[in-house]
Amino acid sequence: MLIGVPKEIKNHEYRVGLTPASVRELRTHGHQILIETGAGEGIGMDDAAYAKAGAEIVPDAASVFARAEMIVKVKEPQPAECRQLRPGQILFTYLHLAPDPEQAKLLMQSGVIAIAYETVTDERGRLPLLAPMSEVAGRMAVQVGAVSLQKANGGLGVLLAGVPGVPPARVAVLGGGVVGTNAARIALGMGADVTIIDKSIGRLAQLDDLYGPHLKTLFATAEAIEDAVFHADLVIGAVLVPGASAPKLVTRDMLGQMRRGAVLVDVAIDQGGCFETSKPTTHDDPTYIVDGIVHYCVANMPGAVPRTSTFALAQATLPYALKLADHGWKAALRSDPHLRAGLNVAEGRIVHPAVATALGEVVLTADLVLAAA
Ligand SMILES: NC(=O)C1=CN([C@@H]2O[C@H](COP(=O)(O)OP(=O)(O)OC[C@H]3O[C@@H](n4cnc5c(N)ncnc54)[C@H](O)[C@@H]3O)[C@@H](O)[C@H]2O)C=CC1
Ligand SMILES: CC(=O)C(=O)O
Ligand SMILES: [Mg+2]
Repeated sequence: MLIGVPKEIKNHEYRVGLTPASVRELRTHGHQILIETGAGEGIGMDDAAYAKAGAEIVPDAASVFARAEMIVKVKEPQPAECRQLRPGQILFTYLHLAPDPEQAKLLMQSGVIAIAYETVTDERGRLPLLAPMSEVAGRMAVQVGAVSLQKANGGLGVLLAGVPGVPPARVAVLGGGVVGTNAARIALGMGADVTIIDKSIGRLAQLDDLYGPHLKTLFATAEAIEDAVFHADLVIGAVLVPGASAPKLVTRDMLGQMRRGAVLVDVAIDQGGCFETSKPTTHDDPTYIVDGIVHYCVANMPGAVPRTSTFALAQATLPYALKLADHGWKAALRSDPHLRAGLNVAEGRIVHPAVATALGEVVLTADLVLAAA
């Protein structure tokens, strides 16, 4: 198969869809790879490294989109990219369609077969292609939260760790999945007073086993959330219902009962955000203040640490990219229900049930798509 990788164009997005090592593996399987010139610059991989691995370097994104049978990316296609997609072409990348009807419309119009990293599942119900970036974003959430808490950045002016005689900051983490667990781990490591909240008792029990008495766990009732948020210096939003818009757990009214200068880091912003007052921001201008509360809502947090993130993402996506390239999308999705769960758009329709519900579209099931294909 002819596989193409354009350079990412989202604000401060330096990750790239394939590493030279992935290119080499795909070449070993007999596939051809097109890389847009400079696509790997942000991770310190120049054109020569890709060429050495067996890729053909092409001068622009248009050449990639025009020629490739499968496009492998990192972030959701921007409008200019969507317009270059064509019927039957495979798009393998993050999409986060639930809060993004404009992108959904363009993908449906294009006729592309869009497989979203974030809804591919595994046999234990986890999200193996979201997990590596959730690990990064969860760990980063604490460091960006710590910086946002500094007075000059609009924050309360507290140090997460405190010092002898002065208590540490209180951190509330909403959602105890991959982002939440990684955030809690780093916040605990920095000496903060950490509470994690989830609606799954089983997940809270695992977290209790992992971190023992250092971590406070709370079952997610409205009362527990209010209590934790009102007393927190830093709140990290990390809930997810796969494919769906994030539930709004912190309303604008609740901000009035928080401490002025407290910080909200909404990692769930790529699914619309779990704070009512969240709106997507960029690495250029990551924070804004509502009712005295600092909001950090960057939708591509791992893009800031592209060397770590690209290698972590590429090692997770490679087996699936190989499967799609080796067998074609129809056979690959027929034989693997977990990869099939990644199918979001096909035949001009939304295929994932939770995504369709969020967008108010009528779902066309993956089984129907494959039966007709
Ligand atoms: N902004 C960014 O750059 C990035 C954002 N993300 C996003 O972070 C979010 C979290 O991802 P993961 O941790 O991987 O998901 P996950 O599926 O591992 O964890 C989500 C957790 O939320 C819990 N949950 C769901 N609804 C809840 C509710 N109403 N109350 C309490 N808990 C609830 C679930 O039980 C689960 O434990 C996703 O939206 C993901 O796309 C991930 C990576 C980067
Ligand atoms: C998951 C996601 O949105 C990201 O890594 O940018
Ligand atoms: Mg987005």
